[in-house]
Amino acid sequence: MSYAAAESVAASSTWAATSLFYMLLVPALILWYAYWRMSRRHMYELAEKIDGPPGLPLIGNALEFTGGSDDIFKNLVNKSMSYDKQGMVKLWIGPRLMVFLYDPRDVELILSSHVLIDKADDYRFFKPWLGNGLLISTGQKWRSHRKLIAPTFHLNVLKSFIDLFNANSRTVVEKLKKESADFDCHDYMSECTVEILLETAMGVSKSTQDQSGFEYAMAVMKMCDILHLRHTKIWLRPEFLFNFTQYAKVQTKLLDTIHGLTKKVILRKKEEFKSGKKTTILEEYHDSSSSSETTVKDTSVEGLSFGQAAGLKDDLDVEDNDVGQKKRLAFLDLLLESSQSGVVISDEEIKEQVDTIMFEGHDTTAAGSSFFLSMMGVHQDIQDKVIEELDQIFGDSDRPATFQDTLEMKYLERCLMETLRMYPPVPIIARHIKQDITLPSNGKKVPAGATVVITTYKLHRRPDVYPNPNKFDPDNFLPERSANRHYYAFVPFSAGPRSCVGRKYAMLKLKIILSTILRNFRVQSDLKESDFKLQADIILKRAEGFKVKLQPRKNFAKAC
Ligand code: HEM
Repeated sequence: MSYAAAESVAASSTWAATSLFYMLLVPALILWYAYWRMSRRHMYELAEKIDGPPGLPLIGNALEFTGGSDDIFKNLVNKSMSYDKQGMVKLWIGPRLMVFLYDPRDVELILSSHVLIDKADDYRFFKPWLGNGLLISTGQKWRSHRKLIAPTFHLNVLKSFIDLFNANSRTVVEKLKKESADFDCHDYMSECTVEILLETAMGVSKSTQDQSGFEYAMAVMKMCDILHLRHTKIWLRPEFLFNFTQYAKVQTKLLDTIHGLTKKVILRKKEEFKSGKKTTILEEYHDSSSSSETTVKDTSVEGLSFGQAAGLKDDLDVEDNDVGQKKRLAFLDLLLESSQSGVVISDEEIKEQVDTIMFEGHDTTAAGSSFFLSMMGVHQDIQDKVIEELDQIFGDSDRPATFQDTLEMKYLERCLMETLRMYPPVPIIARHIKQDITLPSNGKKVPAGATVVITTYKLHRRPDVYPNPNKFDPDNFLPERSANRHYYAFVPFSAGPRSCVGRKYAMLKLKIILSTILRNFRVQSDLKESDFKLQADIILKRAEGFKVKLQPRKNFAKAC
């Protein structure tokens, strides 16, 4: 056979093999798809009974997530309105079924469960950052770490942080004095909350003079932008596609900054431990107790217990007597001490938990405080009342706030609750459901394999629970109004076994920062609430920035 003939035989046999491959591949794919659809038949049957906007073949409702994050937010809120009567709506994102719930009875079923504790697939994007920290982990690992960490945010520990809350609030007031025109208060709140976390939960004193606290806060903000894109843009979800994008490179750089700070914090703390310099909160608490009012035992304020309905209890509500001596350590002190025994928590796990607390503890409170200041700017009459209350508590003294003072800030607390109702910093909570669940509100079944999304933003604006729900009305949290409300109709900190571990820490810290600011400044705003562009980020924010103006209050020349 000639060379040309041999070549032609080889070419035709390659062609035949390729054709055979495709001839087999196509039916194989069809068979696989048919099998895959069959295996999900139960899910499709149950999903069929849940209402939702029509979607397109294969991609479902993915197009609802196009545009900027404020457009997406507005679009989803508007579209969901047609389903408000049912208190639930379904969306398909490609093959993924998402069921959004906002009836308090259904929210209770999910949040109070000790079984439905698995986080949704979307949280995996946090993994390179937070590893398997408390926010993401599940099962036995989550249970044992939660048990270890929750007592470090007990009220007794928190009271010992009050001096640091005050000192950092005064620092931010000093910094704010340079702002004479419109500015974005979120940057200040962000930096301040990072500094406070470092000094309190991490127990590292003024470590951020080198600007790493500010850089950290900015890196977190940019990381959240990337994570948000991955949640909403279907093509950025698979790792192999994401890794080809520019975002992956930016993420690596941001994580260097973020992990750089957490590693530095742990290293410093370890060095202190080695040199024998370890101060337990228990000692500090007793040292300072003579000058502060430690007799206050009742932790509920005006029918509410630090950010949730008074009738709800979680592992942060244990009595003082139940917290043993060892457990009265600050967060990082306790983790490092536990790791000395080598049994409870490894070095890698400590890093994951530090990253988790630094993220959860800072961006949420920065958003909450920025929304509060925005509300004060918009509602001058309400701000008048807050200032009046503060003047009654402090007179013209510039003394720091005490724990007792925070209990007396009843109107300020109502304003804070109302802010968290209308602008919950964590607007959704997503869980992966491994078993069918029947919803108490309407008897419908959500199939196993679905993602259930507690839509706090919509839950908090239900007209049957909050009359005139889009009006900022702090009196919504008067005891008589809260008394008959469903416990799960107000869950800015989630609730149940996976509630926010920093709930009491956040409320105490926010009261001190915000009261200190309002003792020094009056807040103004050129925008009305209807001008706000809300952004459906991981954390709820104003897309245009938290623009406010400050006017120094005449009576207070010195920062409180
Ligand atoms: C206004 C401030 C805050 C709000 C609105 C808030 C809200 C929430 C919400 C809604 C969750 C549940 C998230 C989910 O299941 O997806 C959560 C969890 C969590 N939060 Fe907060 N949070 C705040 C402040 C803090 C602070 C100050 C800390 C720590 C110092 C903290 C630490 C955590 C942790 C570790 C979790 C995970 C708990 C678990 O799964 O066991 N948070 N938070």
